[in-house]
Amino acid sequence: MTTALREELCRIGHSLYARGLTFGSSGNISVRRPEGGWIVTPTNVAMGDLDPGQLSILDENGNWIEGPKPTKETFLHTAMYGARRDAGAVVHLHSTHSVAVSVLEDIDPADVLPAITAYYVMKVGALRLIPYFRPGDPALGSTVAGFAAKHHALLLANHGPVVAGADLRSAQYATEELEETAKLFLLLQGHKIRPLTPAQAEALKTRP
Ligand SMILES: O=C(CO)COP(=O)(O)O
Ligand SMILES: [Zn+2]
Repeated sequence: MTTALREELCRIGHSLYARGLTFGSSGNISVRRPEGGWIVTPTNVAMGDLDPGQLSILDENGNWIEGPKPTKETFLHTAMYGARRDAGAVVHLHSTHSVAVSVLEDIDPADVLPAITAYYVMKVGALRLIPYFRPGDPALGSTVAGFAAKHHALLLANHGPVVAGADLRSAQYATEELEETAKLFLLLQGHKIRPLTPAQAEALKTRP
C-alpha cells in the first residue's frame, strides 16, 4: 500500500512539473499513510525528479523518522491535517496564475476568486488569502491552522496555493482547478463578467 502511495505521489509530482504547474525545486506534496503518519516530498527536490524510494516519512506527530530531510513547509502540511481530520493529502505549488492573483492589491482575502465556473465552486469553493510569510517560517503554520478548518484551499500571499483533499487525486485536481480559474480571472481583467449567481453556486454545494 505504501509502495503504491509512494508511486502515485511521484507520478502526480512528475505530471505537475511536466505541465509547468510548478518550477525549479518549488512545491511539495504529502499523503497520509494508512498505517499512520505521512509520506512527504523531500526539501529542495524538483517535482520532476521525485523518486518513490527517496521520500520522507513523518510519524503521527509530524516528526521526521525516515528518508531524506522533509520539505521546509512540513508544518504547513501538518497544520492543514490538524485542522482537517478528513484530509488525506495536501498539495502546495508555485503555479504562475495563482501566484499572480496572490499579488493583486484589490482582492477579497475571504474569497479571492469569483465563482467563474461550476468546477471551481465544486472543487475549490471559497479561497482564503493568507498574509505573506517567508517560505519555511513556522509562524505560517499557526496562521494557516486558524483558517484551514473552514477552507480546504488557501492562497499564500506572494507565494502560491496550498490545498487539502480526501486523497492525492482530489488535492491535485482542486489545485489544478484553482490554477485554471486564476488564469481565467486574469484573462477576464478589464471585461465585465457574469459569475454564477449565489443560488447557482449554492446548488452545486448541496446537489450531487
Ligand atoms: O515550495 C517550497 C517552499 O515554499 C519548496 O520548499 P521545499 O523544497 O522545502 O519543499
Ligand atoms: Zn512554496
